[in-house]
Amino acid sequence: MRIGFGYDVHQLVEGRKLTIGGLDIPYEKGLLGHSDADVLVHSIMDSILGALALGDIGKHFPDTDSKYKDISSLLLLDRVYETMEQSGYKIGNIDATIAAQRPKLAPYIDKMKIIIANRLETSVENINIKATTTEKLGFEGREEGISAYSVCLLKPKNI
Ligand SMILES: Nc1ccn([C@@H]2O[C@H](COP(=O)(O)O)[C@@H](O)[C@H]2O)c(=O)n1
Ligand SMILES: C[C@@]1(CO)OP(=O)(O)OP(=O)(O)OC[C@H]1O
Repeated sequence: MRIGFGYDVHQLVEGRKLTIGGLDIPYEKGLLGHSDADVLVHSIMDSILGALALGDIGKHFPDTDSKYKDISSLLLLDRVYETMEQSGYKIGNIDATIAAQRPKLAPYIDKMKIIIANRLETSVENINIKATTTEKLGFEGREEGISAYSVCLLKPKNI
């Protein structure tokens, strides 16, 4: 079994869609990035790549490559899934936390879990996603950005 950790941050700006966990969430601001800036999916991908000791998403999908401009991070997650599968592993479980002062994410969490579980070909019981404010402290609390933390456990496919 292998454990991995991922962390990502994106800036909140006007004029961008807010995509988190593969869902477009109605809000007055969105996350800035080269891709769709899905901060949760990025942290999950980094946790899986971390568990495989394969670096990070910037190494696999450089933000200097125009083919990733505005790409859905779910398509990048599909690529990370293929790498994990070819390396002989499957998801044991994932636990993630999104730090966002606003918007309220609780109504979207169950749908995010289903989307992530489907992309990673695992049961929804293996995916946990949480949201927290930072009590108005720090860049998340000032609503300048949103961060996400993830840990994953990978199991050999034959277990
Ligand atoms: N963006 C967010 C942040 C939090 N929640 C939910 O509210 C609960 C309380 O948050 P605290 O930061 O005050 O602990 C939290 O446990 C989440 O369920 C949310 O939905 N969206
Ligand atoms: C996903 C990639 C690639 O489009 O771009 P961003 O959306 O900017 O995301 P980031 O978390 O900064 O780093 C990984 C990138 O290479």
